[in-house]
Amino acid sequence: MTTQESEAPVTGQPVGGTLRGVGVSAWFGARKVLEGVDIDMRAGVVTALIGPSGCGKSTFLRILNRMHELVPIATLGGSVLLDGDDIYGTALPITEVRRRIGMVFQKPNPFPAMTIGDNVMAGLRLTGRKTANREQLIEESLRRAGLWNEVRNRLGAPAGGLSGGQQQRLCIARSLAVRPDVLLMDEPCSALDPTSTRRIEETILELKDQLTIVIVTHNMQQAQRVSEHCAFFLAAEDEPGRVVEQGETEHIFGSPEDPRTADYVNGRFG
Ligand SMILES: Nc1ncnc2c1ncn2[C@@H]1O[C@H](COP(=O)(O)OP(=O)(O)OP(=O)(O)O)[C@@H](O)[C@H]1O
Repeated sequence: MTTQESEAPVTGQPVGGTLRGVGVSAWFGARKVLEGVDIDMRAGVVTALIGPSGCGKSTFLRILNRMHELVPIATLGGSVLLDGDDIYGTALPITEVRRRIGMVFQKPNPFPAMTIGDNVMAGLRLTGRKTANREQLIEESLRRAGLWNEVRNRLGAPAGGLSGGQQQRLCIARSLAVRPDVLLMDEPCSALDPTSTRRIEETILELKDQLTIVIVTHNMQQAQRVSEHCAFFLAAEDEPGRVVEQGETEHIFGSPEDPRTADYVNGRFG
C-alpha cells in the first residue's frame, strides 16, 4: 500500500501516544523473567526504566513494540495499550504498531554504506509509504534529531563516516521520519562518549514535547536529567523482575519509599 506522508505538527502541544502496560509478564521458555508490570507512559513525559542488569527492563521495552515475540521461545501475559487500543489485539495491525512505536538501540545501527539521506528514509521505505517531499522530510527529521547542521552539506556521503554519536542521532532521525507517537530507547548512550551522550540527552529534551519517550538507562544521572517519570525494576534471586517502585523521578531519587530503591539510586548495589 502506498500513501502520501501527511504533515504532522512538530512543535507545540505533545502529540505522542499514551502507552500503558497492564499486568505485563514475560517468559523465555519456562522461565518467567517479568511479573505483573503496570506502567503508564504518558504523552509529553519522558519515562525512565532503571534497575540492575537482568531485571527485565529491555524485555519490557521490547514488549512495548512487539519485538519480544521475535524470540521463538518468548511468551507474554497482560496487555499493552496505545491510546486505549491493545497493540496485541486486532485493532492495530503489527505494521502500524511498529510504525507508531519506534525504537533506538544501544549500539547505533545505521546502514554504513548507504548515504546519510537514504538512511533517514530507510524506515519509511520499509513501511511501504512514500513521501511527496523527500528533501523536506530528511531535513525535518535531521533537525528534530539535532543533526542537521552537522550533515546538511554531506547528505550524499556514506553514514559510516559519521562519529558514533552522530550515527546514533541519525538512527533517531530514521525513527522520527516515520512520525512515530512513541520512541523507545534502550540504553541509547551506553556506547557513546560523555559529549555525545550530552548531545543525545539534549535531543531527548528537545523531542519530549513532540512524542512519548521511554528510555532504559543504567546511568542514574541521566535518568534524573532527562526523565519526569521513573520506574525501578528489580529481580530477586531466581525470581522474575518486578517494578518495586515508580513515580515522579524527583521523588524516586529524592525520597524513595522502598529501601531497595534508595539503595539502588544511591549506588549501594547494581
Ligand atoms: N533471548 C533470550 N533468551 C532467553 N533469556 C533471555 C533472552 N533475553 C533476555 N533473557 C533473560 O531475561 C532476563 C531479563 O533480561 P533483560 O535483558 O530484559 O534484562 P535487563 O534488565 O534489560 O538487563 P540489562 O540491564 O543487562 O540489559 C534475564 O535473565 C535474561 O537472561
